[in-house]
Amino acid sequence: MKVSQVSPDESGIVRWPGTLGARSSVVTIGVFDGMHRGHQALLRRVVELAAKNQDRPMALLFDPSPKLVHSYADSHDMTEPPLDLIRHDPDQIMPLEERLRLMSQLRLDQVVVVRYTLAFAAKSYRFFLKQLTEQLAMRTLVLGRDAQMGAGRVGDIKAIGDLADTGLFNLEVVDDQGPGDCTLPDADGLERRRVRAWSSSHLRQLILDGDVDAALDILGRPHMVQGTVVHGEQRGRRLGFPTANLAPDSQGMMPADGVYAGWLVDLGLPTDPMATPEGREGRLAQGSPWRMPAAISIGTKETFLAPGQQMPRILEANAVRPDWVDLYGHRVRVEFLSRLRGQKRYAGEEPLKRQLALDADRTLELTKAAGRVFSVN
Ligand SMILES: Cc1cc2nc3c(=O)[nH]c(=O)nc-3n(C[C@H](O)[C@H](O)[C@H](O)COP(=O)(O)O)c2cc1C
Ligand SMILES: Nc1ncnc2c1ncn2[C@@H]1O[C@H](COP(=O)(O)OP(=O)(O)OP(=O)(O)O)[C@@H](O)[C@H]1O
Repeated sequence: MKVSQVSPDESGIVRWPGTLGARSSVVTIGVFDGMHRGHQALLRRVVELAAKNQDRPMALLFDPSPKLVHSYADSHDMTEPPLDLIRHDPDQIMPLEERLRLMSQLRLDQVVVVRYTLAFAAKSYRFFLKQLTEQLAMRTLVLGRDAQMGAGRVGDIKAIGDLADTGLFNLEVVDDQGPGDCTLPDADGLERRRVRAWSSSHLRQLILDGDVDAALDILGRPHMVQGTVVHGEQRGRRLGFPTANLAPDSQGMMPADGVYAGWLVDLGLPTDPMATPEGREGRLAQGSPWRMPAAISIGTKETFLAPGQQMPRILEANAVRPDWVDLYGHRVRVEFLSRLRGQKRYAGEEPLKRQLALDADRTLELTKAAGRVFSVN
């Protein structure tokens, strides 16, 4: 799969690389945060339609997300979000790199990462779609029913359908996937809004609530957080439950405080010659020695907090295995299979150790029962 990055100029015009229009294409457009089962179905349809006419299956991926750009602009005098916020979008379920990895498993031929800016957003949907037909040789456009694009978001399915009917391109609308709609609390926690059950918005809420079991059902694989292992207080090894502590700049949405069963995958040192995409796939595979069942804790290690003491939230994972593994400095991926319990302040090390032993046993049971590796294939 080829990946191209394009940035619009100050007037919002994108200079599309000439190679993108060399062959007619089937295109879809979105953010694809989470790459959940709705996204997967839509992308599979793109690949299927392209195969019929030997077209190129292509996705346009907006980054940063339109939601981040518009919500920042609304509260900051219509300015663009700063680079630091774009890099650490607090609403992001998964990093761009992981979305691309999953897209390539679905056999897309080309992804164009489009830098989403206010000037780009101000272009009309007619202008934008005409560009896609001219510059990407778009023969067919595949969208979900809720599509809204272009200035004022007036390019909905009806308007895009009317444009398609002029003979410019074919429009394929994919039915809503999943069990229907659900309601989410709004930012103030009071008003409720209806969203598709299989949507990035619902997923975010579930992860923030710690309901990783429901998230897994929508994703078709476990939610994950990836990061670098740093030193903790070296207490874990003494307790008999060594933990890999993730640095605070980990990628992937952090679930609510609590204890979870899942896996820790050792992706190695960044300098490791195997730190290639192929090497990484080998490490992630089922049965690989780098994939270990893990009891995962997210919290402030309350048992060891002095009264009034504040500690940052830490994600740490205890690889459930008889020997200790040196993971310092390694990149690791933590995958969440199931929530076990909430965090608790224990009356000392002994009761905590008894609970950690139970968490480890339960983790082994659950990961063994899950048994298979999850992927979009
Ligand atoms: C599976 C698991 C569950 C945990 N649950 C709790 C808990 O309920 N309360 C708590 O204070 N700490 C909990 N912890 C955190 C431990 O206190 C922490 O791992 C230990 O203090 C080692 O810290 P260190 O890595 O800084 O050495 C848990 C850790 C793991 C791995
Ligand atoms: N459950 C679903 N069924 C069918 N199509 C879907 C589903 N979820 C998303 N899509 C489609 O996938 C494309 C990309 O979706 P997008 O990245 O906007 O995410 P989303 O899951 O709809 O998230 P959000 O909650 O932010 O609206 C869109 O065309 C959208 O309509």
